[in-house]
Amino acid sequence: MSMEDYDYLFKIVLIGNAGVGKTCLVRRFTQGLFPPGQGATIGVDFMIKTVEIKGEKVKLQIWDTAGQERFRSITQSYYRSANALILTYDITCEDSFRCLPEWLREIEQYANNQVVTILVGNKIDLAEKREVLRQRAEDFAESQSMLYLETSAKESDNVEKLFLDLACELIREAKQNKLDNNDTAPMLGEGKTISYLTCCSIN
Ligand SMILES: Nc1nc2c(ncn2[C@@H]2O[C@H](COP(=O)(O)OP(=O)(O)OP(=O)(O)O)[C@@H](O)[C@H]2O)c(=O)[nH]1
Repeated sequence: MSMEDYDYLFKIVLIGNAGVGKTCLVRRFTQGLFPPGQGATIGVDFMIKTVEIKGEKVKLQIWDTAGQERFRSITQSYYRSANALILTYDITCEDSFRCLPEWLREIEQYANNQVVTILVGNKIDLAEKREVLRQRAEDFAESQSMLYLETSAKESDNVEKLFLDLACELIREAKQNKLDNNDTAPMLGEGKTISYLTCCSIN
């Protein structure tokens, strides 16, 4: 793989119930748009955006999965190689919050154990329709060792921050893993143990 045009490559996968705003978050970040009449995602969609963080080029491969149950077997196959998961719910929809434990079981089952997961409460522009209190979501995220952020794809609140914070966290972990791997490599008597998270930065 050519490393000429970026320093890091990370794969980010968005998951969560249908209609919570996954596609809108991705479009807002990659294209700066809030498209009207966004149809339900069929299977999986894919977008790329390269950002610069502290002078380093970070290429983000963003996979937007369908929330509908009938696509579950397709979307599950995208978890394994994800560096980060954005688990999204809709703050105006209690049901989308109540389904989170189910999504966490999916993550447990299909994602790799180094994956960084961030919980996102979307649609904060609809404050008057809020059904899930921020504190409750924060407590839940903390209990599951997840980061937490509230966003509005519509108003562009925290969308940039969501992806950039994730990229920073992934860089931090990649650097840490690289250090760890360098430490352990001589003891193994073979080449570096390259975890998925660091592979793109070591090559
Ligand atoms: N008010 C408001 N509406 C939003 C926001 N984000 C998404 N929506 C609306 O919510 C609906 C669903 O958005 P999508 O982005 O298609 O949701 P999704 O999670 O990708 O849905 P699936 O593809 O079926 O999994 C659309 O009508 C959007 O216009 C937001 O931040 N604020």
